[in-house]
Amino acid sequence: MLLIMANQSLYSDSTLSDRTVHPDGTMIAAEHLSKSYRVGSTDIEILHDVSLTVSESEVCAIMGPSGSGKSTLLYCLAGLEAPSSGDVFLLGDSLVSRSRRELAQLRRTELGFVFQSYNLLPTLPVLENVALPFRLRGERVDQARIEAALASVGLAGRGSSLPPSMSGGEQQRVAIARVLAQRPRIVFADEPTGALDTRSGRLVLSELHEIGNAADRCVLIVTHDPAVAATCDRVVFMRDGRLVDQLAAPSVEQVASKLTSLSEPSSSEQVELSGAHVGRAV
Ligand SMILES: Nc1ncnc2c1ncn2[C@@H]1O[C@H](COP(=O)(O)OP(=O)(O)OP(=O)(O)O)[C@@H](O)[C@H]1O
Repeated sequence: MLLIMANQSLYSDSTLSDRTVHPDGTMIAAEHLSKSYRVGSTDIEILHDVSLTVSESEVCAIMGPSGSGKSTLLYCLAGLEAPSSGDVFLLGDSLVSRSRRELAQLRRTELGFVFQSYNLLPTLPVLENVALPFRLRGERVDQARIEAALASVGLAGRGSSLPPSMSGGEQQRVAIARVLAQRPRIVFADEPTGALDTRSGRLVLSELHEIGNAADRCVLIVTHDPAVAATCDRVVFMRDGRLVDQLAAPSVEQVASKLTSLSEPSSSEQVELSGAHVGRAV
């Protein structure tokens, strides 16, 4: 209970005066996104004409069979990979028309990333790792916020530890605390609970929901875990680089059943479903 209260104070004082959400509440909009990689002399298209919107206060999960393009989509939406065609709008602004410098600025100020590689600096103690985004932005380091963020992921008192002395799950929680302390408007998370035990996973998910369901914010999570997806407001499903379906606030059983059907060989019904969704925002 104490941990949850610490978390609530993290977000209660956010200023909304500088809101730049699109007037209809859209935080992320992908429009006809395609992504190819060059392998040898051949371009292989991984994402095909993906259109997707994520709204303010929404926690949305992306699911699909292995290799269906979930991480590639997440990276394109986050501005970490350039799409081959189409565009991504974050907070109403086109990513394609931004310079590298403007993209870096957007990432530093508005976006948070929870990726499988924790991106912690091994020689810096936990407190300094969590403080890094403040320093990169040239802002005063807010120790209280950092300590509250560490407490909210069950790492109170671990501020002086060095990452290599921590377990994979603990390092993942440090990375998540760093995001929580920043209060980004949009969080992109790739398997955020992948390396965590059940209790830590619950804590982290609760924190991600706390951010994502707040006004002026949203969270997008790639996960293989139906139990994680079932905590989300919406789950979109990918197959072979396309968005093929979505479920609003599904149960674990509904998610698992949809995943099973996506792993089966194509049926005419699936092709129709895919066709119905491709090219329009879901
Ligand atoms: N840099 C790259 N160059 C070439 N192919 C790539 C590259 N990155 C990803 N791919 C290919 O794109 C496809 C989709 O990969 P991606 O990691 O997006 O899938 P995923 O759904 O996230 O998979 P998983 O669930 O296994 O993590 C895969 O076939 C992968 O091999």
